[in-house]
Amino acid sequence: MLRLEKLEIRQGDFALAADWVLPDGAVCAVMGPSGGGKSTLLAAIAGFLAPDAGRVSWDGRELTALRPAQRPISILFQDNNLFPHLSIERNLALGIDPKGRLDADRRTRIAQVLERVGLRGMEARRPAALSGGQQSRAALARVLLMDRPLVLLDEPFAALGPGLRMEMLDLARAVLAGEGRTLLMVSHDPEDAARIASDIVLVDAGRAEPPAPAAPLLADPPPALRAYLGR
Ligand SMILES: Nc1ncnc2c1ncn2[C@@H]1O[C@H](COP(=O)(O)OP(=O)(O)OP(=O)(O)O)[C@@H](O)[C@H]1O
Repeated sequence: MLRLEKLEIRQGDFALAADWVLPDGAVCAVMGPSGGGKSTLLAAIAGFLAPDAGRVSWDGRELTALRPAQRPISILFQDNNLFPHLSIERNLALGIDPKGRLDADRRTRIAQVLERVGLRGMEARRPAALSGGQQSRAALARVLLMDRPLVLLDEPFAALGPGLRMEMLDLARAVLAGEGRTLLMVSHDPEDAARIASDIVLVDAGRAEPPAPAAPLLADPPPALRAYLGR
């Protein structure tokens, strides 16, 4: 369970506060106006940004002072972070081992994960030899291999076009949430949230609101969300 306790983050004259709990296994969309603080919230949870006050914890263990790599968290960004000079197999090995070392057992695990994301047999390719959608699948495969319980998604599929984006969202939910991981996903598109989110965190006016069930919130949005949705 992710707990944000009286969290306060300031950047210049921008300030964001959050005080809530996200239950295990939730698929939670983070929504709100541009500049509202969605990426800032994720950066504080991931440990890229130190909060000015409050605490971040996971299953009762405080994370606030831990470096990003020490947290039980993996992150999927839009630019995938695949190393262009390394094969897909090496890129994925970095999800298992910081030096990307390979042995027979790791090769087998990588092949199995590639199969699950629809990239069977693509171990030897460089990222440039994959389509944009396939690169997203490879990045998703690396997150699977990292095996961390909380996955943060900062619009990883935004550049893909609507059909492919929906396909990737479905795949991400199936392979990540399907294994009991908790997902926190920045989303600009209510369709994305309606498709896969169980909950929504609304980030607006300096506050990240507690997660609320997605379906009723999207059916009858409060004013801040209504403006954001263009209704
Ligand atoms: N390094 C910084 N110094 C000062 N202010 C910053 C810094 N980084 C971001 N901000 C401000 O913090 C606020 C929140 O930015 P953030 O990127 O989290 O918003 P967002 O909701 O993710 O926006 P978008 O939907 O446009 O991506 C913005 O007003 C931004 O200008």
